[in-house]
Parts: sequence; C-alpha cells; structure tokens
Amino acid sequence: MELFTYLEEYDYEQVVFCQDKESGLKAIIAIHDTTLGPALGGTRMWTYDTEEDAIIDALRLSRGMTYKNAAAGLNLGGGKTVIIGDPKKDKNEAMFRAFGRYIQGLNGRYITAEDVGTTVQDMDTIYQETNFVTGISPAFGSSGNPSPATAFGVYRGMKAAVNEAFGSDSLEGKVVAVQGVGNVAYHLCRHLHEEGAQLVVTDINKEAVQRAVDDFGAKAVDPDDIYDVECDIYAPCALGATVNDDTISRLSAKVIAGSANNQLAESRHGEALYEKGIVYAPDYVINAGGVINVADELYGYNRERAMNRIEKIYDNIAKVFEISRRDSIPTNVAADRMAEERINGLNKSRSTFLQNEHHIISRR
Ligand SMILES: NC(=O)C1=CN([C@@H]2O[C@H](COP(=O)(O)OP(=O)(O)OC[C@H]3O[C@@H](n4cnc5c(N)ncnc54)[C@H](O)[C@@H]3O)[C@@H](O)[C@H]2O)C=CC1
Ligand SMILES: CC(C)CC(=O)C(=O)O
Repeated sequence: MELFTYLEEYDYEQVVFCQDKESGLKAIIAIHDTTLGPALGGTRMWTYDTEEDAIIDALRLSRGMTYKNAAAGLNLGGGKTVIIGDPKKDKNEAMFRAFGRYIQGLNGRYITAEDVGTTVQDMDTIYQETNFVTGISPAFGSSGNPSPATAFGVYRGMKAAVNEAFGSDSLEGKVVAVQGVGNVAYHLCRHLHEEGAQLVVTDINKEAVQRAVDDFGAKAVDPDDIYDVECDIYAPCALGATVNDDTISRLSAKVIAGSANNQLAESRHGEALYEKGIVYAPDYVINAGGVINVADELYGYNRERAMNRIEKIYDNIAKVFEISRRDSIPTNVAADRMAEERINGLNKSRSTFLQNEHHIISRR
C-alpha cells in the first residue's frame, strides 16, 4: 500500500501510530477531517491478519466518521482508532493508560469512545489520562455505553426504510435477518420484538445467539446462512463489507438497514442495490445514534435531548431517500452528497483568518 497516495486521495489530515512495548499497545489513530470540529470516533480492538489491514480499517472508519458526524448535523469531524489485539486476551490497564496519553498529546483534535472490542471500563481507564474521551461511566456524569442509543437510532431508521419499501413503517410481522447480536443488535432486537417483528439471528458467538433466542424467540441460523434467509429486512450488525458481489445475489430482503460500519464492500455495491430496487439505509446515517449520544456530553449530557435528536434519524434517512429519488442516484451517493454539502459549506467560512496569541510577535 502506498500510504501517502491513499491519504492524499481521500484527503486525510493525520495518522498517529502509537506503540508502547511494556503494555503491548499497538494502535493507529486516524484523523480524517476536522472542518466541522474535533474528530470524534470510537476505538476498535480487533485481531487483524496484517498491520496493513489494521491501517486500512482505521482509515476507512475515520472517513466514515467524517460523513456520519456531518450528516447527523454534529459540529464534529471524523476520526477513529484501531488497537491491534484480541480484546478477550490482550487487554491490560497499562495499555489503555498509554493510549490515553497519546490522545492527550493530540490536545483535543481527537476525542474517543467505544467501538467493537472496547467497553465503558476501557473508556474509564483512558479517562485517567485524558478528558478527551466520552462514553465513560454515568457515575462520572457521562452517557455510558452508546450501544442502546445506536440501537434506537437504527430502529428508527429501519422504520423509515420500511416505509420507503412497503408504504407503511410498521415492523409488525416483518422478518428481519440480523447478522451479529452483540451490544447494539441485542437492543435492536428488543425494539423489533416489541413491535412484533420476527427475528432470524446469527453470530459467531453461540452465547449471544442463545440470548436472542431465549429473550426474543429468535430463530438461529449458521453465520454464512444468514444471506440466504427468506426475509424482508437484512440487518448487518457485525463487521463491514458484508454487502458484496457474493451476497447481493443471495439476499431476498427488500430493505438493508443495520448498525455495522462500512456495510458496502465498495461504493459500486450501492449502485447494484439501487438497480435491484433494494432500499439501502446508508450505514453512517442510520447508525449515528451512538455518536449523537456521546457528542451530547460536550454540552453537559442530557439524555432527553440526546434521545430526541436520535429519534430524528427517521427523518434523516427519509431525507436521503428523497435526494436519491430526486436526483436518480443510489442512496449511498445521496448520503455522501448530503454530508459533503455541509462540510463544503462550512469549509469556506473556516478559511477566514482568526488571530490567536501565536500570531503576535513580541520583541522587546
Ligand atoms: N456500539 C456502538 O454504539 C456502535 C457500533 N457501530 C457498529 O455496529 C457494529 C456492531 O457493534 P457492537 O454491537 O458495538 O459490536 P459487538 O462486538 O458487541 O457486536 C458484534 C457482534 O458481531 C459478531 N460477529 C463478528 N463477526 C461475525 C460474523 N462473521 N458473523 C456473525 N456475527 C459476527 C460478534 O461475535 C459480536 O457478537 C460494528 O460494525 C460497529 O462498528 C456503529 C455505530 C455505533
Ligand atoms: C461508537 C460511537 C460512539 C462512535 C463511533 O465510533 C461510531 O459511530 O462508529
């Protein structure tokens, strides 16, 4: 991979490699764009096959956060961290303290939160070293685990997508195939179950599957079979790139709406869905509930205010469909257009020179 060629192509601002031999920390903080404000995005801990895979993941995810925060109307830029390692085996306190010091060194250009493989407890450890962390324990006045908020947003966005596909936003009787029933999808399944949807679930973690079967009467299938399930809605809630050349021809769903980041393997797969008449709720618009929730901490966390804002993901998804219909473009392209318009609009105002103390040369 030609790193600087890639950074230039998508205009990344900064990439920080963090290494701490004692604790085993190997992390990549990617800051894509801070036009709208400090870069906010979670920290993912995962076992990557290669270091290059980890770098690419950090870069793709951070760019996704730029678009997510812009489309959600937040005054935040996009960034993300990946920590290389197995979250079940390789974590230790010193690792997250060392990582916290790296964040502190960025002096507010990057603010972190949870993602796959990290927990509220990890954020509490980071908080020992820096204030630039959200999603810490509510006991510290924070918003806590963002997953239930993300799930609520996905539920609201899914209803908007169902309305687009079926002419009514009711989920009663709809068959939803849920891939990955982790932190977000467990809460999503609860909302769907309460509204009378039928759930088919899969996960590589058998306990997670069993919990959904026990709590929501879900039917379980093997991980690779989820793409062949007869269903109305496919909800990707595990990792990215599951909408690809192989799976599109297997999916029977009329709607794709889930929490996973980077659901399309490539942008052209959004075009393929559009041509097949499958209603795709763009990932970074529908899964913004978590970041909206943690971003509220910047104003002094107020749960009611955050939830009211998350509820409106329904309207934001509907707006994407409207742009898609108006301009005859796939929904992923419509979402990008919506986000880019906001960033480009504000970029102009940012070019105005603003003096600070470093611009005044004092020679006495
Ligand atoms: N937690 C949050 O608030 C947010 C999460 N997201 C995204 O939503 C997705 C899920 O996040 P979480 O629920 O927090 O993570 P999680 O780690 O709690 O859940 C993911 C689940 O997917 C399962 N999984 C992994 N590979 C799989 C496969 N090939 N087939 C089936 N299951 C598989 C895992 O075993 C796990 O149970 C991720 O893509 C994450 O980036 C996006 C926005 C916010
Ligand atoms: C988990 C969120 C709080 C932020 C994030 O990283 C995301 O939305 O993907």
